[in-house]
Parts: sequence; C-alpha cells; structure tokens
Amino acid sequence: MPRPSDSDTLKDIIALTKYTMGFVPFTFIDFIDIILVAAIMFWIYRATRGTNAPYIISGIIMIYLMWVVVRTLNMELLSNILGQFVSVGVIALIIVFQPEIRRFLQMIGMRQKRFNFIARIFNRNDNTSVTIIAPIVQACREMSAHKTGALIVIGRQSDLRLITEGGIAIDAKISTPLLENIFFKNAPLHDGAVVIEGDRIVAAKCILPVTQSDVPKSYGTRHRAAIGMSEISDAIILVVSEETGGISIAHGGTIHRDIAPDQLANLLQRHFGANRQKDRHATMGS
Ligand SMILES: Nc1ncnc2c1ncn2[C@@H]1O[C@H](COP(=O)(O)OP(=O)(O)OP(=O)(O)O)[C@@H](O)[C@H]1O
Repeated sequence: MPRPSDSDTLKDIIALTKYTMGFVPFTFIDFIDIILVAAIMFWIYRATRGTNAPYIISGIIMIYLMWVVVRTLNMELLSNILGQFVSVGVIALIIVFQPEIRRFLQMIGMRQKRFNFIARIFNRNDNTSVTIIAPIVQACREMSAHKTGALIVIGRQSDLRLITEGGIAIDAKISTPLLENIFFKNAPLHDGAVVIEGDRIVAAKCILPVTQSDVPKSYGTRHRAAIGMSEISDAIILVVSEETGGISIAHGGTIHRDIAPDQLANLLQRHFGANRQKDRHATMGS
C-alpha cells in the first residue's frame, strides 16, 4: 500500500482548513473579539488576584462546561438542573463579585486625566519639594511623634473627584500646621482622609475604598483604606498610625510600613520626580 507523501498531507490539511473555515468564517472582527475577551480575562485575573474570586470563577466555568457536555449527550434531567444554575449565573455573579464590580466601577470613575495636557503644563510645579513634600513630611514627622492618626492621599493623574465629593471641601494651600490641625484628635475634620492635589488640600473627612485583598490581620481599617485607594488610583497614600506612630506609604496596591521621615521625603521626591519626567515626555510627545 503506497504511503502518503508530505505534499499529500499538506493538501489534506489545507482542504480540512478550508472545510472548517467554510463553517466557521474567521474575520478581522473575530480577531478583535478574541483580543478583547483575552484583555477582559486578564483584567479580571489582575483585579481578583489575592481574593477567592479565581476559585469561584473556576467553579462557574466547570458547571458551564458540564452543562454543555450533558446537553450534547441529551441527558435531560442533569441538563435541566445545570441549566437552572447557568440561567441564574449572571445574578449569582453580580452578588458574589459585588466588591470587585464596585472596585471596577470606581476604577472607571477614576479614569486618568491624561488627555488634559494643557492643565498639566500650567499646573506643573518645579518647586514640588519645597511647596508639597517638605510640609507634608514635617506634618507626618510631628504627628508620628505625637501618635496622631492621619490618612493623606496625594493625587497624581487619577481623577479623585469621586472621593473628594464625599468629603468636606477645603481648597487651601498645603501647610504643616493646617495638616496637624485637621488630624488633631477630636477636631471636627480628623476622621477620614485628606486629599491633596497639586499644592492644595482639596478636601478632608473623605472616605476611601477599603481593600478586599488578603492583608495581614494586624492591619486596621486606616491601613486597609490606604491600600484600597492605591489599588484604584495612581495616588500616593500616607498613613500615620495612631497606635504606634509609624508612618506608612501605599502606592499601586502595596504598602510599606514604618518608614522614617527622611526616607519618606526621599520616596516622595522619587515619585514626584518621576512624575515630572513623565509629564515632560508626554509634553514633548504631544
Ligand atoms: N474607609 C476609610 N476611609 C477613610 N478613613 C478611614 C477609613 N476607615 C478608617 N478610617 C480612619 O481610620 C480610623 C480608624 O483606624 P483603625 O484604628 O481602625 O485603623 P488602623 O489601621 O489600626 O490605624 P491605627 O494604626 O492608626 O490605629 C478611623 O477613625 C478613620 O479616621
């Protein structure tokens, strides 16, 4: 019996591909579709990392695949039972993922102000270390020494209106005495977070979203709120612990605890220096 040659095999593959493509036409839109689904799945993975959500998603996918299999095999009873699970699946998803969905909506609400080039050019402050960093670091140093609890959000590119609108508007130039006064125990505005944008204290008494990630049990709500805020925005969040006087800095979903005031000044310099360089590149590019 003659053995099929390589060219025969190739012809068979081409024929099979054409046959399959006849049933399932693959267009450019399909390609975009697949890329978007992959991007959404990657985002869901990143947003739910560290939570129980990936396990729940795997469970839902398993139920769905079982349902597809039993339906194909015409197993009526099992198919009906699993079908009920699948049909209420969307509602179950909304209930189970309520915190993640809320975080996603907040993230959309805090979209980057990256198209606001003109405002950024005119708002750029080359004296950042004198006008912003020094008074904040000094306030943290003092509050740390007196064990005054504080939560300070330093805005960068993310739009923080969703947060500031829930607080008390202040709109005053940053100064060490003002920050200390706000957080002074029993002062009317000491509860919640202060939000700083540019060289101004925009609002106080702001409520921040608390992280849903797995953090050590020793972290109280103030530290959890700092991490939560850093997960949904590019802001830098400073915490002074009322319990220990320790200073922490949260950024990009992680928190560094027990930072010395001098180290804090260096870290802020680095963040704002990098920001200014990024602005410069963006301005040159635009
Ligand atoms: N979601 C939030 N948004 C803004 N501020 C918050 C939030 N949750 C808690 N806080 C602030 O944190 C204070 C409570 O801090 P708590 O003792 O629970 O946290 P902690 O992380 O242990 O901080 P500390 O080390 O200062 O005790 C509240 O009085 C309030 O001012």
